[in-house]
Amino acid sequence: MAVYTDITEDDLSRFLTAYDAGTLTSYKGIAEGVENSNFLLHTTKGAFILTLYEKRVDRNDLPFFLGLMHHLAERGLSCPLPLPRNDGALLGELSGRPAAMISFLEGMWLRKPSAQHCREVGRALAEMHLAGDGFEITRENALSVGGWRPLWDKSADRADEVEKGLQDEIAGELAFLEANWPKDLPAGVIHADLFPDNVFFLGDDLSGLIDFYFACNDLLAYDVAICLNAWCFEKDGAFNLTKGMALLAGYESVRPLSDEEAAALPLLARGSALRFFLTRLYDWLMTPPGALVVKKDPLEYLRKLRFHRQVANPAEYGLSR
Ligand SMILES: Nc1ncnc2c1ncn2[C@@H]1O[C@H](COP(=O)(O)OP(=O)(O)OP(=O)(O)O)[C@@H](O)[C@H]1O
Ligand SMILES: N[C@@H](CCO)C(=O)O
Repeated sequence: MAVYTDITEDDLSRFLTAYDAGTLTSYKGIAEGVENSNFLLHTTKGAFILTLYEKRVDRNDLPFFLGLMHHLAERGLSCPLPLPRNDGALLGELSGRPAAMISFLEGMWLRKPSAQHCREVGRALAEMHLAGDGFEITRENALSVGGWRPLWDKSADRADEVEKGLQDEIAGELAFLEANWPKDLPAGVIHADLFPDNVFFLGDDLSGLIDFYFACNDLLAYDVAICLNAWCFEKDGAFNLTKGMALLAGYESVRPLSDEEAAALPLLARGSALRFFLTRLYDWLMTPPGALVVKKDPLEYLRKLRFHRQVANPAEYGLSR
């Protein structure tokens, strides 16, 4: 579920008077997503997404997220556009929460993406990386190598509840990645969470990217590694080389990876698998029983991590060099 904060029709209608968004004809909560409360609104001027930012989103980051969507959309990337209020601000307040009106993006996310879809995603990711250039606000990645140990420290004691031996295995992995993490690769604005549920398609055509709430400044190739993890494994845990090849070819059709970036892919993929393993493990252990949020399986990312550990070179992901 993702309606943590309830709104009343009266409050909503009053909130809308600050925008040139027409008058409300209907609204409903959106069940998908886990971080924020989202509503689909219909007004006399069309459809909009209303997002109320919940506790895990730092209010100080909102100008980065909303400004970035604006910056990317202005440069032709298909992503939601925050609607400015009549006073020019992108952010308002509703039911005690920071709130934004976002343009509605047509399309659906794919439960079973094909290699062709992976190619489209790779291309769109590279386009986003180029379009992010020149965005003047910066945001550090709290979930890159420096953020993993503090997160791990919160779960380490209980990790063996999930799988025996995990505490030692992850401690070793973390130490390895901290010692070997690359520093000098090209950096810029990355999406950092471009999973299938954040990419919309209309038929086979990619219609847009959503959910920029993990976006930050980091290594561009780290974003590619996140996508390899999120798009190119099958349900049985096997890496699909055809999908990897397609995703990387799509990416390189817009922004070729340097030799250094290519060589770092196995390491970046390990780090990215560890990042999603750690956030999932934390949620797995800390979410109280009976909470309405669907917990994601940390072991899916442990298996991916183990796969990347035995990858010797980027050709094993389908990169032709
Ligand atoms: N601009 C948009 N246009 C159309 N639908 C949208 C838009 N933004 C969000 N949605 C809908 O709301 C759902 C949740 O959005 P989003 O993924 O941003 O939420 P979230 O709470 O940040 O979730 P999470 O971080 O778990 O992915 C999406 O799956 C989609 O159905
Ligand atoms: N994409 C993340 C969830 C946070 O958006 C995951 O699958 O763990």
